[in-house]
Amino acid sequence: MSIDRKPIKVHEAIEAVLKFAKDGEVEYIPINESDNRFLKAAIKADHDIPPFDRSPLDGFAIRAEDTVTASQTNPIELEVIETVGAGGLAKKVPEKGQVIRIMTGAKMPEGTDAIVMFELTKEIERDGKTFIVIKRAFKSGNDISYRAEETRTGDVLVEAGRQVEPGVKALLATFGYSKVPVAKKPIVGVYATGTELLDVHEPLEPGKIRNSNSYMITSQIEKAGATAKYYGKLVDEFDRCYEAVASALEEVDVLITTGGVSVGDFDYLPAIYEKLGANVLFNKIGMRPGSVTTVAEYKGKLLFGLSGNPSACYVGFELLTRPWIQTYLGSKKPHLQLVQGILKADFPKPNPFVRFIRSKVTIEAGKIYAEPVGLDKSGVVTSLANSDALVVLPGGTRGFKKGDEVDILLLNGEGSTEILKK
Ligand SMILES: Nc1nc2c(c(=O)[nH]1)N[C@H]1C(S)=C(S)[C@@H](COP(=O)(O)OP(=O)(O)OC[C@H]3O[C@@H](n4cnc5c(N)ncnc54)[C@H](O)[C@@H]3O)O[C@H]1N2
Ligand code: MOO
Ligand SMILES: [Mg+2]
Repeated sequence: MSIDRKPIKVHEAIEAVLKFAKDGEVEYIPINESDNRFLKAAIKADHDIPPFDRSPLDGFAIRAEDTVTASQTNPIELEVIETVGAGGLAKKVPEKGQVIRIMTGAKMPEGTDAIVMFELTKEIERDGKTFIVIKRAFKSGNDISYRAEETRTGDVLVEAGRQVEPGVKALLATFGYSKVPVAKKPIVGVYATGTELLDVHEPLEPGKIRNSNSYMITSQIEKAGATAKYYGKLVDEFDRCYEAVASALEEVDVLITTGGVSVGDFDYLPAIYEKLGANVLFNKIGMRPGSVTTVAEYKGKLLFGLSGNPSACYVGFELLTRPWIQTYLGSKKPHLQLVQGILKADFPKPNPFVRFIRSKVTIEAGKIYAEPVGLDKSGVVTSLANSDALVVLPGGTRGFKKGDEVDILLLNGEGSTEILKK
């Protein structure tokens, strides 16, 4: 096996991966299970909102023409003939001088054309009847919330590809989506390779470490919207690893392995791809961490050979696997959001490759700042817990100084349509 690998640019790697993008199928799920899922169809209004003219206040539905002569010096009295609450319908039709007591959200009673809130009236009782006193005139239409003033039948309110969040869910309920059309989640298999790996419950032993990648990656998979299928860890033995990879591939949409992808004696992934007859899209990317990230394709399915080094593994997933998953789900914004901000610390290390520095973002006086966290090595695991962004430092530069303006990829929140062009 050749250890000379030709690095490609980050965006070339992302584009190569997305050549194998798939569009997931639709499934219908109960609305209560739809949080964070991706809509497979637009939400279109099948009725007006509001669906009828209604009162936006607690007060009285009146005939505006009855109040024409009302003033401070000439108060008028109107008889209250019925009370209607939200969900109810008035049974009577007011005649001249009559009003209906009405609550917020109730349908405008027939024969009325204005609302007067309680606070602008005084109630009096006379001869066993209730009247309101009004001291000013009201125009027809006063304080009515009209049918369709918010949304008309046929309006597209949310595009396909959007993720269900509380506001979207409110619309799903408004339009009667008891079942929601969402993208089926792709199944992403995970194998962690490495003879040195211990399970989470095992005590440390000399020369060994606990397997953190598979927990981190399954969590990243779920966060990206897919279903993680964790197959366990593999010792570095070629035959065992080959069989495991070949058989897992049958059951998943995508297979991630962590570790064993570099040029070491026990890094078997390159040989596994070869034996499988998989098409290796690339085996080196001009970036740090994650330069060894390898992606291969076998019968239309992608194998992501992520680095064993935790930070490299994390970054490889976010830049390459996440967009594939989000594209499958129909997201129009599958890439990490890129913003510009100010570097909060010197970063003197020059590097031929573009560097993704684990960082913490803050907003101060309306400006975005990014502060690198922890040791900047690809084997580092601790900095990941405190990062919410990756500062992007282009390759071939002399290093960066505190106060420099830099590109920052955000790890949380809405994504972007744009591929990072580095
Ligand atoms: N001669 C060269 N050596 C290396 C190169 C190179 O270009 N030439 N690249 C280095 C870079 S860069 C990286 S990144 C690593 C990648 O190594 P592998 O992907 O082959 O991963 P492993 O060798 O299996 O492990 C690397 C490192 O990560 C630890 N590890 C592995 N799995 C896990 C896990 N599940 N949880 C936590 N930590 C894990 C492992 O113990 C090693 O320390 O190669 C460099 N070498
Ligand atoms: O692939 Mo390695 O993480 O570049 O450091
Ligand atoms: Mg290795």
